Amino acid sequence: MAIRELKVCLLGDTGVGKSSIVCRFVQDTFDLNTLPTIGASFMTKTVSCGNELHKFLIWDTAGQERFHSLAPMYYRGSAAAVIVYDITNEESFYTLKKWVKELKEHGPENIVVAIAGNKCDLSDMREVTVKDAQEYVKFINAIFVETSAKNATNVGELFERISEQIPPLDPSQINSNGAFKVGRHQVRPTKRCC
Ligand SMILES: Nc1nc2c(ncn2[C@@H]2O[C@H](COP(=O)(O)OP(=O)(O)OP(=O)(O)O)[C@@H](O)[C@H]2O)c(=O)[nH]1
Repeated sequence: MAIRELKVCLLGDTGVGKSSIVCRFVQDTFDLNTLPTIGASFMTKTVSCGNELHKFLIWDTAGQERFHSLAPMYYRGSAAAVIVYDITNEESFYTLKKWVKELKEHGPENIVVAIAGNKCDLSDMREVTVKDAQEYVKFINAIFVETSAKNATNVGELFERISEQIPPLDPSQINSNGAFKVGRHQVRPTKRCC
């Protein structure tokens, strides 16, 4: 089975739950008292998709404005970007739109974009309706799911949907040992933390 390394970055306002989504996906854990990410953190997880194994190299970026200028390092060469907003915070939905614009202008041409409306366990405090989010996402032609890192709602599905959107490898790109030849999306991780 071919193993493909796919760089994925998470973008979005501070506090929307990017690190929590990654921790839920990779470790199946959740912490109510997280600290803001400094710079970025890195984790990996491998999932199967059809005849391939997708090894996600996940860069969880810091949402604080002072780290904004670092973001291109993480979305450059990414096969997919997950842009997260908090359904209880309308401001974070505006920030999401800025990230979509930045990716369109400066991101990789064929990047798969997934929008995650996180904290859907707090729907009684909702400020962004599903309808508004769906209309916007349809307009930009992206994947959309509402997630709860807390309750584990749709977190696995989010990455499954991304996997499904990555075009399968051309057989000529696979070595006889099943490994994927080094390609545009492959990166060498340099640090590991959560
Ligand atoms: N109720 C609820 N709280 C959540 C959820 N996801 C994250 N949180 C909480 O939201 C806060 C911020 O979560 P983080 O994962 O640190 O947010 P972040 O987007 O990584 O923030 P930065 O690192 O500053 O960019 C923490 O207190 C989390 O416990 C969720 O799905 N539901």
